[in-house]
Amino acid sequence: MATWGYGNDNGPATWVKSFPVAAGTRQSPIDIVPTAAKCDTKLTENPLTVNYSPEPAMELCNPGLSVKANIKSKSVIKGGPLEGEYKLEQFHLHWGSADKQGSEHTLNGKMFPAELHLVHYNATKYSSFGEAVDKPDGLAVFGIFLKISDKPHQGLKSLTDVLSEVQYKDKSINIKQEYNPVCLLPDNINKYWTYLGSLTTPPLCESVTWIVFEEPIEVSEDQMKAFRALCCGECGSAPIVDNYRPPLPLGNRQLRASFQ
Ligand SMILES: NS(=O)(=O)c1ccc(NC(=S)OCCc2ccsc2)cc1
Ligand SMILES: [Zn+2]
Repeated sequence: MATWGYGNDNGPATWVKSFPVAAGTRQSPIDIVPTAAKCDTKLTENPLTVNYSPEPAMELCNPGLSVKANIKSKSVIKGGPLEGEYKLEQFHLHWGSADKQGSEHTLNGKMFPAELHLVHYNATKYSSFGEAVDKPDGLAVFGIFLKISDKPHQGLKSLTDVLSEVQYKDKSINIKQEYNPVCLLPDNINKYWTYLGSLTTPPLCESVTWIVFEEPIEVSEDQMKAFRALCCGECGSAPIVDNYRPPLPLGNRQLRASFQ
């Protein structure tokens, strides 16, 4: 069984063979066209609330197609488009081989150099991520665009400074200093777009309420280089780059905005 990836032989255009839902009606990512979004005051009446906690020894791993931090502490979100409380399970990123590409969601057709995903599951209705992953209201994922600036992102620096220790597939380390993922959020989390979508990698479950923030976070070119130095396999294997799925049609879905 050929495993899926982002190459010519196993990339996004081939996924439908093993995962037919790839041709579904609520797939992600999408191109975000702000003028096509409907401003919904219900989103502001019930503001999105983030209650993240410090993670004592956060596990950072290289599963081979991204870099992922697994969360054990009770970090939860609610409000906005969400009913009930969603618990942070993990976060990871998607990035390009160059700054002109890398994000999964696009903004008026524009790609950002990278996109950060904070993955939460509906802890009000389901007892674990695995139970929630294939339910229509199972997951909520924050999508945060990364843009290049001359200063490194301090919150990401604790991670990019140690990426060399998880350079190869299946390597993992624990971040010594306690880490609160709240440092990864943009300053203004009240301006976002939201729509019903899916996981952007197999199994592509149509279980995600997407919340994509308008404000990007700023990272340095050196931090991007650190991501691009991660390897898909063992020593000598190809670098992890361009691990993004291109946008899918919005179709009959409504894209809502929390702001005018
Ligand atoms: N890029 S994404 O945020 O949409 C995203 C998030 C999670 C996952 N998949 C995860 S964490 O589950 C994989 C393990 C699994 C698969 C079926 S049940 C559990 C894939 C994509
Ligand atoms: Zn992702």
